[in-house]
Amino acid sequence: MAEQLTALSIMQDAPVIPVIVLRDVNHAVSMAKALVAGGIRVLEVTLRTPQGLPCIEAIAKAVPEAIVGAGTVRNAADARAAASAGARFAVSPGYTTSVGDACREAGLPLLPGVATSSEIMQAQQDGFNELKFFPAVQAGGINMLKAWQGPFAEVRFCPTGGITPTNAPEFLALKNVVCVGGSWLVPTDTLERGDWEHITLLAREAAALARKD
Ligand SMILES: O=C(O)C(=O)C[C@H](O)[C@H](O)COP(=O)(O)O
Repeated sequence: MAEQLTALSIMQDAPVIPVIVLRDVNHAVSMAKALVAGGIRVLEVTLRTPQGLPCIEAIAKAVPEAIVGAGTVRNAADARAAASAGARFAVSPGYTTSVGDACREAGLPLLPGVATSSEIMQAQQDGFNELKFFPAVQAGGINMLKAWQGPFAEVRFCPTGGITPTNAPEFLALKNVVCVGGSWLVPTDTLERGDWEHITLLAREAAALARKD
């Protein structure tokens, strides 16, 4: 039986969730295997490209050791399509009750995106306490997360947007940060070259990033 996932267990799996943009279905399986080989098995494949859904489907079938989810889930239809393609979780850039309801109905743990206190309150009202802070660096970064520790002490974040291997440790050291998200693990030119070893190396470095005790 597939393991029971929650938004928190997805966030706790590795220090970094790779945000992946795929334009060629033929890249999907080798890319997923390369990340898994480097110790990163929770993979967020965005629905930004039309190939996103078929790539999720290919990875779900061929790489069972990966936990593949859908990113850029912006409405209920995206959530349903992601679940049908075999996604195990969903990530949204923002939050609406309709996306929250659709993910719940489809059985998909959701990491909803927020960038303001009002959005946190709306997500919490609908039962979500594990949130993506997007776009993290652009919307206030470390200082914003520290400010939220007061009023929203129970909320745990995955900051995404502008995170790099250099600034990731500073985010991961915050008590309300469980993991970070970032696109640097799967660079477009590396994908196009088919340089899977480079992706494994980037994954290994990301998997080794320290989290707080
Ligand atoms: O497509 C989505 O659903 C998003 O929410 C956007 C991504 O999370 C960020 O674009 C990643 O940011 P970078 O690591 O700075 O490239």
